[in-house]
Amino acid sequence: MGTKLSVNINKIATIRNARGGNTPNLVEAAKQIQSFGAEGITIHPRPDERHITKKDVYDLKKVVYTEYNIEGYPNDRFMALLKEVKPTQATLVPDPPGVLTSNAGWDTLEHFEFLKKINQEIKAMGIRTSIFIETNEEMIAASAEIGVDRIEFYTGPYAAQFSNDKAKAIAPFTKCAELAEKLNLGINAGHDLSLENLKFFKQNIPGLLEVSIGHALISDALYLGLENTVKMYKDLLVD
Ligand SMILES: CC(=O)[C@@H](O)[C@H](O)COP(=O)(O)O
Ligand SMILES: NCC(=O)COP(=O)(O)O
Repeated sequence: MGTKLSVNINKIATIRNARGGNTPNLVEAAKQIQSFGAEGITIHPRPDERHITKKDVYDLKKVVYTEYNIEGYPNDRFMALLKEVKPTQATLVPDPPGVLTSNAGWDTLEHFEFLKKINQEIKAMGIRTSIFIETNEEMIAASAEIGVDRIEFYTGPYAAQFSNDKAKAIAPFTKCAELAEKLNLGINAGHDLSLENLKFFKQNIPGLLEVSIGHALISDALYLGLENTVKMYKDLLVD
């Protein structure tokens, strides 16, 4: 089974916003990234609009013909966006206000009732749901009871440990992936995945359906070119 590459384009919007104009053009970039073979586009419209703006969410809807994945904390603004835009997938992320980046997964036990209600609302919109979580068996079991379609493993800890001890870095993910599959949860993964650590992750998580990659991929594209970079990441995902 192939793993889909969803390119997170937050960083392209970050560069654009630095000058307040429309360079680089986010919509054109999304079109190109898809034409180079990416099977999805991911965005994370943060409340402070530091990168993806509300307008971007609608503009991208018109051109994303692959899987459109919108990540975010499910507040009223996020839910209203989902209702109008109807992406392929909504990924629920527990970011507190002002966080630099997403650096933790949900505590699905503590927020169980809230997540269950939100999940029902999003599924009623006809949108696939995914939840950003840590590699923790209790959190996975609770995610299954919440009723999400997929989990997204927060891979920051894997990436941080990869260069020191990759076997140790991957072990909890492999174990948790087995449990997720038993519970019929689809498996996505993301955060700090890169050309260096992606292949090993893929090789050790057989049921991996999708990775969303932004920071490293867009940085690599500065040196290697966007087309080449998308293809290099895709090559690491073949079975
Ligand atoms: C939810 C998640 O996995 C993050 O990786 C996130 O989308 C990155 O956000 P920033 O681009 O704002 O760091
Ligand atoms: N869900 C993870 C994501 O979209 C991208 O994370 P990163 O590659 O920017 O760290």
